[in-house]
Amino acid sequence: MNQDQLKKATAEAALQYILPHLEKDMVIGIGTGSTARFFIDALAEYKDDFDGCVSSSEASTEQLKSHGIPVYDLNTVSELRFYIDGADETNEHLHLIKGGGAALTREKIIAAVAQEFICIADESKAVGVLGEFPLPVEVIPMARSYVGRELVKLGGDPAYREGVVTDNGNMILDVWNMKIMNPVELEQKINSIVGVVTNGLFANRPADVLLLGTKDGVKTLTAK
Ligand SMILES: O=C[C@H](O)[C@H](O)[C@H](O)COP(=O)(O)O
Repeated sequence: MNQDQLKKATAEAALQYILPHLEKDMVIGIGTGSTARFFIDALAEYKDDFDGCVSSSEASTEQLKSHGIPVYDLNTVSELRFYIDGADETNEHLHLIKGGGAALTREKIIAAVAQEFICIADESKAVGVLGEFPLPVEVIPMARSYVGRELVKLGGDPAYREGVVTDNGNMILDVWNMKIMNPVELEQKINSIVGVVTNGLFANRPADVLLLGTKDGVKTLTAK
């Protein structure tokens, strides 16, 4: 199986995971990226079995609406049973790096609200130590240079993601060469830099379940 087939298999496994729990008034949190796209396509067949979704990006919103799935403002939703989303990296504690698609802030907000965060990823995303994938940091535009200098002090090598404006109107710095030994602490440290909106570490709110697409099938993993 190639990488896309593994992503599709994990998306279908996530659908099977949530299907027994669907209720007519249920709202589901939806992530962003190529794996989430496979999930949205699979979910569409069951659109009459739940109420609608909240979405972490304009791109996912558009795709959901194209299937006729209602998309709600998170402020109008008091409970989210599930959040389903991909990741750029995961370790065995289900700490994640996310934001390769620049949607990290909205993703982190929805993950915070959700009762259960189901991460869907192919096996290339599983690593021993996070940080080979450059860590995305969403930054208020006027703070870009200052935040960059502060990230250098933390040992990173930030690069401005040219031409990218987030759905919130901000910029992304991708931080290279970080061997992230303590993701919980680093997430907090970076978020305390003035001008940072948030960073792509999901360690203080890790995934609850990881559906990992491997050549031997989709594995269901919980944090070690
Ligand atoms: O901002 C994007 C998200 O965090 C994605 O979930 C992440 O980049 C993984 O994307 P993909 O499923 O395309 O590998």
